Amino acid sequence: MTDSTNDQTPPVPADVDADVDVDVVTVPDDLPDIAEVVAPDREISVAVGEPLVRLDELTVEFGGLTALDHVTFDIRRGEILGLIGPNGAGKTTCFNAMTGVYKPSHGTVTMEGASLLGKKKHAITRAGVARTFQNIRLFGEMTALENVVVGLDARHRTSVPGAIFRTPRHLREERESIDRGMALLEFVGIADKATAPSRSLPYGYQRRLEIARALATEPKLLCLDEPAAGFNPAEKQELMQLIRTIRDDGYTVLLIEHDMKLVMGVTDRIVVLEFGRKIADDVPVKIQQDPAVIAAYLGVEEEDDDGAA
Ligand SMILES: Nc1ncnc2c1ncn2[C@@H]1O[C@H](COP(=O)(O)OP(=O)(O)OP(=O)(O)O)[C@@H](O)[C@H]1O
Repeated sequence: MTDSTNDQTPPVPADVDADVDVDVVTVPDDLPDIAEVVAPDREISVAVGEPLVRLDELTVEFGGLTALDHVTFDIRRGEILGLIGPNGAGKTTCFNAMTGVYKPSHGTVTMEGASLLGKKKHAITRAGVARTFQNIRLFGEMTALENVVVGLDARHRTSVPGAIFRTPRHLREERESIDRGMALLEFVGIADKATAPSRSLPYGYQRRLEIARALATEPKLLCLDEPAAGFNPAEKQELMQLIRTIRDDGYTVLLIEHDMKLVMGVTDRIVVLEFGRKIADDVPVKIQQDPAVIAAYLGVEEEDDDGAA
């Protein structure tokens, strides 16, 4: 498989299982119902509000710099949790420590009681954590549909001989992957661009495509790292609606985002970091009134969408 890239992207997205056969992916005209195919194997838990992921005293150090300093919080099942803080507060470091990119020097991360620390990135994906990145990472020459199909779970692969001889089982699994890929594109609102190379897609579509690819792994927790970066106000509104729809469909969402209107409008709860430490953990309306948060972050005059202070 060729790992084509565009200028914005590294060669191979770290979370993608690159062994899936995606040679010729065409769009079928008899699509099944979305709900049947988006996540056929995902268990949708109704136990909303219980901790899904727990960070306990999580600490990450870079040489002499403590980027994350004994941070403790829960991500509860079924919520949209915002993770905010000024530049350099440790938000992305927190994502990276949770998803196996950085090794914490202290503390634990558990998901449904099992530790995520020390697991390889693919094992963390299999455990049910998916993420998007601040800088979009897609296979630029591949179509939108192909980008989602490569994100699909490994259990839909047949053996190498099966793929070579295109056995009935292989063809069935390939068809299932395409159906699921199309359903996911439809879910995020870009099915009309399924056959377009991802590098040719408008920026907002590429961001949605990243979300579709993350959802293809059937995560329990979806981590979005600044998904609204570069969006205009109308696109931000649409993104808020998409994030709510994802939550309402049974996923738990962790959201890093600088846009305060979006964060306050879409999250159920917010954790605030400053200099690597947690300074607040509450519902949006309380966060907005929290003196420590105002001093650290919200007190800084925000720029309007047109760039004026
Ligand atoms: N790989 C690294 N090596 C050294 N220092 C790092 C590394 N990654 C992050 N840092 C430092 O750790 C601190 C936290 O950075 P991080 O990117 O997590 O902050 P952030 O809250 O996500 O910021 P932003 O909102 O600007 O993305 C910063 O001081 C940053 O310079």
